[in-house]
Amino acid sequence: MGDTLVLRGVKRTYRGEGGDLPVLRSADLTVRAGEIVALVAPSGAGKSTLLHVAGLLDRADGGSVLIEGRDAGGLPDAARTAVRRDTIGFVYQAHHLLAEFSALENVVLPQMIAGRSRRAAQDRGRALLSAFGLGARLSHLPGKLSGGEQQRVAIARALANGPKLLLADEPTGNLDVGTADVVFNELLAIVRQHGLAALIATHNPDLAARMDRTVTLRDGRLG
Ligand SMILES: Nc1ncnc2c1ncn2[C@@H]1O[C@H](COP(=O)(O)OP(=O)(O)OP(=O)(O)O)[C@@H](O)[C@H]1O
Repeated sequence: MGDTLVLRGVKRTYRGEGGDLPVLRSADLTVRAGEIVALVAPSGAGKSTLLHVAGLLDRADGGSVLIEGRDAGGLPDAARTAVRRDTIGFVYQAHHLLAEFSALENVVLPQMIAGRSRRAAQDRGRALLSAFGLGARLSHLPGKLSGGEQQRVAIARALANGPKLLLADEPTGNLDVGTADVVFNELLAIVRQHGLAALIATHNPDLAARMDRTVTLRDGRLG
């Protein structure tokens, strides 16, 4: 199996009036297909920055980001968007669901944007949501769902377009401990079932220990 995500010497500096803040100095990482990697770092060390650069949401100032062997980091914006849409799923700490759309529609819409027919998108959306035990909640608006259910919908949405790489930023950080535990196990199970590569940021050592290995971000480098 190949390398799904490779970061080589990635640099990212925020430039401001108070001076420059070099957050990523030279970040190197390989996540292979089927591998789940925990990303651990002190608060403010740059986990979100790293995930945004790896997920092609932000541009590095130096180094390269390879997705499935292709140097995607340096592509023009439209091509980066296409790689992101077709290859990468993102889960945030907050669910960021569209409040006026049902659980099912939240999972259907990204698929239709990617060109899938409504019927095919609905079939896949139903299957994904059912896999998370939400088969009876398809037409609920996000506001009518519990926090754990909302985050399950957000995970289903991240998987909607069949990504090869899942990036998650404290995906259960907003949930109470018991719910976080259950939702996190469901997330790991579905990632493993689909053989995805995953990079998941967490502050929680118990959650990190359930993944295949841990990388630590310190002083702008991964170790
Ligand atoms: N757009 C920005 N402009 C300037 N500075 C930023 C910007 N985004 C983040 N930073 C700074 O860069 C550093 C890293 O931020 P980042 O959000 O990546 O950290 P983090 O490890 O995800 O933190 P946390 O665990 O607290 O969420 C912080 O000092 C932050 O204040």
